[in-house]
Order: sequence, then structure tokens, then C-alpha cells
Amino acid sequence: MNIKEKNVKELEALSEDIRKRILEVVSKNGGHLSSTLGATEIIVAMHKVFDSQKDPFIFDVSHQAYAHKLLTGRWEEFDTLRQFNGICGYTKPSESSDDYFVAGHSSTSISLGVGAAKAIALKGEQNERIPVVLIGDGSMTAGMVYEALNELGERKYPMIIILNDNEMSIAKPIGAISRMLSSAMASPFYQRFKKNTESFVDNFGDGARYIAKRMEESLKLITPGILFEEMGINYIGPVDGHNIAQLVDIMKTARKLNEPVIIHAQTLKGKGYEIAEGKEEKWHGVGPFDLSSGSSAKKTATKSATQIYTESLLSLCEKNEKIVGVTAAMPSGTGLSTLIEKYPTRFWDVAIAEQHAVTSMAAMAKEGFKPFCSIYSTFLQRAYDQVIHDTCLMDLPVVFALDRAGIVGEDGETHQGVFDVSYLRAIPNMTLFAPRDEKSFHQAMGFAAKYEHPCSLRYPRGSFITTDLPESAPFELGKSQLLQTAKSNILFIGYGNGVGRAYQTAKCMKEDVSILDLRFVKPLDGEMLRDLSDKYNKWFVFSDTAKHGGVGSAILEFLAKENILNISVVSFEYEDAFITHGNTRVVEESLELLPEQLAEKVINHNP
Ligand SMILES: Cc1ncc(C[n+]2csc(CCOP(=O)(O)OP(=O)(O)O)c2C)c(N)n1
Ligand SMILES: CC(=O)[C@@H](O)[C@H](O)COP(=O)(O)O
Ligand SMILES: [Mg+2]
Repeated sequence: MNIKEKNVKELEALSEDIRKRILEVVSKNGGHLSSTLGATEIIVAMHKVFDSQKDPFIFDVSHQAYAHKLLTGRWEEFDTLRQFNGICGYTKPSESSDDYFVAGHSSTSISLGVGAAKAIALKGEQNERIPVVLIGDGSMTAGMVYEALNELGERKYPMIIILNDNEMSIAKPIGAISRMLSSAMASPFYQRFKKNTESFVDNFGDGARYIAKRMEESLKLITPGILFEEMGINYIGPVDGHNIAQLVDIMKTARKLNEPVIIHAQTLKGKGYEIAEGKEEKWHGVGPFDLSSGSSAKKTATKSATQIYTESLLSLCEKNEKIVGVTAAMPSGTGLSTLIEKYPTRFWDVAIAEQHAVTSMAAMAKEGFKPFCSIYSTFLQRAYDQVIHDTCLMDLPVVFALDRAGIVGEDGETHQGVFDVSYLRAIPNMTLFAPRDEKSFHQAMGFAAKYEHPCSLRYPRGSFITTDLPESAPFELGKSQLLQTAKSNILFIGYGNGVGRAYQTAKCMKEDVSILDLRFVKPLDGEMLRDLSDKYNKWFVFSDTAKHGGVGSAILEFLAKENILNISVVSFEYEDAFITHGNTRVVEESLELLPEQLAEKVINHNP
């Protein structure tokens, strides 16, 4: 039956069926669980009142949009969620015309809505179509949201913004905005007012009590909405984000206003799966798990790069009290939660605010501190000008510790950490290097902690490719490390996690090869490369970076500048295309980047 014809009871039953389907698939495949369980009724109500075939449905981050996928013809194939060639974990127009826009990086939805509303107005379609945005309280903390609200409040395009406030980002939300949003019921003024009026009206009977109740209601409506109302945007709420009848009525009312409206819905993150309900960070993004017990299926033995980073930073902090650091709403993902707990006056979660994170740390560097910006490679893209304009132009000693560098797997195109060498290498005063394993990671961190200019080190999601690499030499600026020499004319040049891949590829070959750990891609070890160009004339580059502007590019630039013309360079970095989602190994195989595939390419390469 078409959702438009369903009554409230049927919509409630549909929500429960959706929850069951989400739990069934996410417990098998992994994915974003608690966000998407909590947004179910809101999304069902959206589809009841609006039409995603004509109204732009815009989900912020869109990790919470599984119910939308289930309601738009993907119920059966939802079994393939986040699998290679399966359903994407985020909205993706190429997957369905009901998915209006790509999403994955947060806080873009309101700008998208304003742009869509402008176009709808220009095309004279305002009576037929209206943008409907769903954004979470965590995503409301990024500056881009206020750029969009600023214009929307001025131009007043008709638009529905549903703010799904579950009082959680990935972790507990931080900052004034989150506090403002959920402060309505708890504000001291509001509580005093409530207490005083209750005692006051007890002496005057029902009529007065009724008036006080209305005042209390109106006060509730005023407190969190004051920010939006003052900006010229209608505010309705807070409302129960699990009450479908109320949600449907309010969305219908909001549509009739034909103005910009924010509906502030309060929900329970993880609703419907008791173990995950409430303020449980670990249920935001999950691997496969046992439904009855909630215990995760996969246990990882080897230490992750994030764990190494955390241990390294902890030991550096003990020796140097000038070391400080930030994360932009990824405390556990970056490992910074440990540092925040141990050094609460030196480490901060600044919410989803990468631009603010970088620039505020630049100021701390100017004040003589040694900041570590712990940000995923993909999310640092959000703060590119802050790296150039506020950090490198001032030549300030900020360390950009880029986790999730390389293919990240099931998060797919929006989250692959593959562009950082390309986007950072072009910036003057920036130094780029990468550890290959645990030992070299500690050395790289020691180097970073003393380095007096901007620098960036990168490391993979999960653990390094291999742990049995040769002993690591201390990190020196612009110095590489020759790990293995052989008689053949073949040289493997590895960078970061690419060194492990070079070793695994070498093992697949009958012929011995020489292997260099490049360590620094900026500045390059010119002396070593000149020396090696006399001995080896077939170079192969192994790095989890985009080819364009990446490590191979840097080496080719060097050879050209040195007028060294007899070397053939083949880069096994990523081609000029966005990399899809799926299990990392499966994705790498599709890109022909597995060691055995690379060995084939080396053997068959005849320049
Ligand atoms: C620019 C950017 N920074 C960080 C993230 C990582 N991230 C994904 S979802 C999320 C929290 C979102 O919280 P909220 O909007 O409240 O949604 P909820 O999961 O609570 O429904 C974060 C920090 C991101 N996707 N984009
Ligand atoms: C939706 C989002 O952007 C985050 O939840 C991201 O998926 C976290 O990635 P990791 O699982 O690699 O920490
Ligand atoms: Mg939230």
C-alpha cells in the first residue's frame, strides 16, 4: 500500500518493520545503527507528507537515512548495504532518483536546501515543490550551517528543516549550540518560572492554572527557538520525534506556511534497540554484531594505527607540556578521547568544526604551544584554507595527524582518505611524511613534536599492512631509508602504508627487488634518489594516495628537475576517479592493487 494512504497505526507498524529490517541487515553488514534507528519516525512522516520524487529530500551526512532507502524501493537489496557493488551507506543519486544529493561530510544540507529553494523559485515551481532537510544536532555545530541560515533568514525561501535532536553527535555533543538546543526544559529561569507559577496558581483555582500552563508552553517554544526566530526562520518545537501523528500534522502545517521552517524534533538515538538506546557512542558506527547480546562479531588482534598514535601522543605529552591537540567531533575515532580524559586542559573536542579546529590551533602555535590536529584525511578537506592561510602562511608548527589515510572501506567515495598528499604538497612551508609501521610511527611522532614548521603525517584506518618490516632508522628531515637492495634494475619505492604493500608485492615475485621507504614526500630525499637513479632504472611507486599530485608525481617532478631521463616510473597509486564503497580488500582487488596483481604488472612492464 502507498504510504500516503496509511493511517497513523499503519505508519507506526511500518516504522517497526523498518527498524526490524535495519537491525537485521546492520547486525550482519555493520553500518550506522543508532542514528538511523532514531530517525525512523521522522523519515516515515517525511514520506507520508512529502514526495521525494519531486521535493528534494536532503539528509545531512545521510548516515541516518536507511529508512529513506527502505521506503524508496531498496527494501530487498538493502541486504547488500555498504558491500562492494551494493547499496551505499549514504545517499547517492546514481543509486536512486529518490536520493537528491551525495552526502557523507556533515553540515551541507541547509546550503543544499537554500540552493534548491532558489532554483525552485526561479523555475516558478514553489507551489509544487519544497526542499525538505533532515539535519542532526551534531551537524548543527558546523559553521557552514550558519552561512546557510544567515541567507535563508534574509531571503525566506520556503523550506522545511527537520532538526533531529538526540543530544548526541558521535560522542556526547560539545558546545553552546548543543546546550542551547536542549536547554529549553532545563534552563534555570524556565525551572524557576515553572515552580513559582505552580505555587502561585494553586491559590487561584483552575483558570489561573490554565493560563500558567499556556505561558509555560509558550516559554518552552521560545527558549531553543530564539536563535532561529531572531534570524527570521519559523521555529516549531521541541516536538516528540517518535510521535508520527504529531510529526505528520506539524509537517503539513509547516508546508502550508510556505516559508522557511525549522521543526525541532527530539528523539532517542538508537530507539527500538534497547542496548543501543541513549548516549551510547559505540552504537553510532558498528561492525557486524550479535543481535541478542549486542556483542561485536569481529575482534581485531593487531594494534590499529590509531592506537599507536594515541600511545605515542600520550608519551610525548608526559615529556612536553606544550603539546596540545584537537579533534573535530571524532574523539574515539582519532583516539583523542584518551588524551582529553587525561589532559582536559590541553586537548579538546571542538565539535564538527574542522575550520575552527585548525585556525584555533594555529593561534596556540603562535603562543608557543605544539598543537596536534587529529583529523581524518577526508575531513581535513573541509579546512583547506585554514591550513594555507592561517597555518602555512604564518609558518606555524602545527602537526596535522591524518587518520583514515588511504582507502577506508565501507564508507566509500565521500570518506576515502586519498587526496591529502595532493592537496597539501602544493602548500609552501608544509612538510609531509608517513610512518610505515609501529616503530617508525613513534619516530615520526618524535620528529613531529620537535619540528618547528607545519607538517602532516598520515596513517591508515585499522592496522598497518605488515608488521615484520626491517628496523626503522630515526626520522630526519627529508631522509628516506633503503630497506633492501638487490641486483635487478627494479626499485620499489614505498610511502607510509605503501611500504608494506611493496614488501608483499616483492614476495610475490621470483626476481629480487630493492625497496626504499621514501618517508618524506616533501621534501624528497634528493641525494638518495640521485644515487638510486644510477643503479636502478625501473621504479615502481606504492602509496595509498591519489596519483594526480601524489607521490609518483613528486618523484617525476624531481627527475625532470634533475634532468634524469633514463628512469621509467610506474605509480601504483589511485587513478583519477572516486573510489567506491566496500570491504577494503575487495575494493583494492577491483582496482588491481593486490600484491599478486601488482607483481604481475611489474613482471609484464617493459618500458
Ligand atoms: C565534516 C565532517 N566531520 C565529521 C564527520 C563525522 N561525523 C559523521 S556523523 C557525525 C555526528 C553527527 O551527529 P548528528 O548530526 O547529531 O547526527 P546523529 O548521528 O546524532 O543522528 C560526525 C561527527 C563528518 N561526517 N563530516
Ligand atoms: C558518518 C561518519 O562520517 C562517521 O561515522 C564515519 O563513518 C566514521 O568513520 P570510522 O568508522 O572510520 O571512524
Ligand atoms: Mg545527534
